[in-house]
Amino acid sequence: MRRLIVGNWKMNGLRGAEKEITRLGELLTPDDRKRADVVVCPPATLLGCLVEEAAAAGIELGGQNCHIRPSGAHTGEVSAEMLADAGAKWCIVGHSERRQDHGERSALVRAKAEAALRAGLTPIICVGEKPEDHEAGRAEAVVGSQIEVAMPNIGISGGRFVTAYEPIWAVGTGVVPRPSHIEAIHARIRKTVGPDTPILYGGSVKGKNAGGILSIPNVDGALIGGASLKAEDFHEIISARWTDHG
Ligand SMILES: O=C[C@H](O)COP(=O)(O)O
Repeated sequence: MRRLIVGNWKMNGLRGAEKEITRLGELLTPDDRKRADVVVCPPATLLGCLVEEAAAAGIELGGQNCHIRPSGAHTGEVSAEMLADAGAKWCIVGHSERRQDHGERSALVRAKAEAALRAGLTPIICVGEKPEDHEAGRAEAVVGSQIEVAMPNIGISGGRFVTAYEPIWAVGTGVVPRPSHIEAIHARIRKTVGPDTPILYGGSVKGKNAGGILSIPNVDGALIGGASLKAEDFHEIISARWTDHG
C-alpha cells in the first residue's frame, strides 16, 4: 500500500527554498513515486513561491494551519481559501505546537478541519498526548477523545481527511515510542476514523527509523518536521524500505 509522507517545515524557510523542492524532485525515483505520495507544508509566505517547483517535482503543497472563516477582520490570520488560492491542497490542523502555544482545543481543530474541507483542502488532523499523560498511562484515552471531538463532519465536501498521531514527548526530541505503543494508539484512532482514513505517525522520524515505523500496523505514512527541511534527509525517509501490513 502507498504511504503518505508529509513534510512540515514549521517556521523555517525563506525565498530560495525552491531549490530544496527541485532537489527533492531530482532525488525521487520512479519507484519512490510508486510507493509514496509526498506533500510539503512550508510557511504560508512560501506557498506561492514554491508552486511551480512543486508541480515540476510531482509534490503537493499544504498549509500548516488555517482560520475557521474564509475571510474577514482577523488580523494576522490565513484562511483555508487563501491557502488553496496560493496552491495548497492540504492543511495541517491541531498540531501540538498550536495546541500548546495558542491554546487550540479539539473543538476548534474540528472547525478548522471543516473550514479546510470547505475550501477543497484535505485536512491533516494532529492528535497526541502530553508527556504527563503518557507517564500516567492515559495516552490511549487522551488521543481517543481528541480524535472523537476533532473529526470533521463527513458530509462536508466528501469529508476526506487524514489523521496524524504525534506524541508531544516525541516531537523534536529524538525519542521515538516503542512500536507497540504506536501500534496501540493507531489501533485506537482506527476504531474512530474507520478503515479508509490514513493515519500518519509523527515525532522524530528520520531515515534510519522510518522503515521500521512505516511497517507498524495502521501506520499509513509519516509527518516529518526537522528531517523534512533538507531534500536529502527527507528523501532518505521517503525511500526507506517498509514491510506492507496489508
Ligand atoms: O509536524 C511534525 C512533527 O511535529 C514532528 O517533528 P519532528 O520530526 O521534528 O520530531
